[in-house]
Amino acid sequence: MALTDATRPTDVALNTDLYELTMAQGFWESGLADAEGCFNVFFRDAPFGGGYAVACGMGQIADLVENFVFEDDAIEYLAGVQAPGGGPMFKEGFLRYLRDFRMRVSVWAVPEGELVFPREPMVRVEGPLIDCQLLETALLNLVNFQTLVATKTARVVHAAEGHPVSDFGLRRAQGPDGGLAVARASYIGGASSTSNVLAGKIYGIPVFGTHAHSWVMAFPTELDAFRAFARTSPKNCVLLLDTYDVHQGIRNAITVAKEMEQAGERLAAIRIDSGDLAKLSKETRAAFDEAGLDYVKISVSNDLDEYTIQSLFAQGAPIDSFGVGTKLATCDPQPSLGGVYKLSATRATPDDPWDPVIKLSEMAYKRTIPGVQHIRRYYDEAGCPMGDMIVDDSAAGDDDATIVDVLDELTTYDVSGGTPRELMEQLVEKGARTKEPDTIEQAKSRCREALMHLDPSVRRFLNPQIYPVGLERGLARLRSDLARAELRDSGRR
Ligand SMILES: Nc1ncnc2c1ncn2[C@@H]1O[C@H](COP(=O)(O)OP(=O)(O)OP(=O)(O)O)[C@@H](O)[C@H]1O
Ligand SMILES: O=P(O)(O)OC[C@H]1O[C@H](OP(=O)(O)OP(=O)(O)O)[C@H](O)[C@@H]1O
Ligand SMILES: O=C(O)c1cccnc1
Repeated sequence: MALTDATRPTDVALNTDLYELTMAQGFWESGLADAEGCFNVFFRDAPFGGGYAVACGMGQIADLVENFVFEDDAIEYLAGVQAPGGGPMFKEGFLRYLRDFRMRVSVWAVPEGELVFPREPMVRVEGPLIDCQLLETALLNLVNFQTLVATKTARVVHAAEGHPVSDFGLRRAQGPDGGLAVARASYIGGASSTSNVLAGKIYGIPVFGTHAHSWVMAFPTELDAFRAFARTSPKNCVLLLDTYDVHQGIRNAITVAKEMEQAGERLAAIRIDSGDLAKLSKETRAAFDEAGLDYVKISVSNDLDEYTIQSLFAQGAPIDSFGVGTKLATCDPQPSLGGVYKLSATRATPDDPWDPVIKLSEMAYKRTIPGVQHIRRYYDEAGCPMGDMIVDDSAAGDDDATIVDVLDELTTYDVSGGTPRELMEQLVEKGARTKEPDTIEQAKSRCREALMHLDPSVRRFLNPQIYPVGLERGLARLRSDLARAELRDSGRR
């Protein structure tokens, strides 16, 4: 079985929910296939009770769009799908249409590694309704999970205070593609390495590993096991101390470290994977320092997350690096981001002006933002973000320094004096990439920079402040006019 990353399975176009295809058939049949839509991907709440998210997955969108084709065997499969009421689900004419189908969308997105906040567009897709609809599920699948993982990792790395964090999550990840996505997104979010070898090959992420308890158990004694590991991996020797008893492990590791010195090698580190990690790391540090082995680093693992790591440092634990698996790969305690894909403007043909649309809901919280939206982020003199203004150029008024809160029109934020920068960049024009995606290293350093400049009050874990996000005044007016008109009309319907 060949395994590739999520954007390049052979049947990328079938990696979708059935309803996207039945709606596409409906658009095709009703003559609406060429009418255009503008869709935005956004989430309503920052994950993990935090104040921000790290945009991720955008670097794979151009691949997704360009590889979105229905191969012969995909068409053959669709031809055989039966409707529950009997007969084929898809018509022959529609299948012929799909056989020649190529995505014609244009896509703008927040660059990978940038910070994003609730309700602002992370990705904007414009193009024929049928294309936009066909793209929905695969696009959300790409950015929702990776944004969540990158955000979780950014939190864990923040707690680790600059000490390296390695992604150990593959064995607990949501399947093979999930493991790859975790490795990629966690590296962008700040992890230093991954234990996932395939992710190393595909993405060029540094790989890292120690050894398991089973290695120690496979030898007559722990000392034999440590010596054998030092012999086989002298240049990357990390010894796991807690198979039997950490104190015995410390003594045996010191013996082997001394033997390595005599052979001209150095024990790189030890790992502790159970028990009181604060107490044991202090005891280990003291014993190794006492033995003149202050260069040997201490690495820990065992169900870690941002809170345990923060607590370990609060207890003065002299830990140098962390392996974080289960809680990172599964994004504990919030397994999904909840990003949605909503229509915000339509037009009958590409030559018409956009007609902004709004979806009202009984819950004000779920009301959408109309228009062809982009984001203007304002920065202060130190380069720190002050607030994000969602703008639709065709609706824009002339006051450009006020942001109107998305949920409460009476709340405004003044960003005068700030320097605006367009946040979203174009990735795809009518189905073809307009630029090569950033490298994973560029995305990673963008994330590091952005987090460094984020106000600590927004970054903290407990009760973070809300970062200002809202509408440009003209767009806010347009939204309330549309909402009023919609309420009037729905009364008549
Ligand atoms: N000093 C500490 N302060 C806070 N949390 C800690 C501390 N030491 C360990 N932990 C965390 O407590 C949790 C449980 O640790 P515990 O000591 O019960 O592990 P264990 O049961 O010995 O390990 P295992 O069951 O995996 O063999 C883990 O998430 C671990 O990371
Ligand atoms: O704890 P995590 O953050 O998921 O990190 C990965 C874990 O995977 C390995 O053990 P495994 O879970 O296979 O067995 P163990 O819990 O019995 O050590 C390793 O020793 C870590 O404990
Ligand atoms: O290399 C390790 O120590 C490792 C890798 C994955 C999971 N647990 C540990």
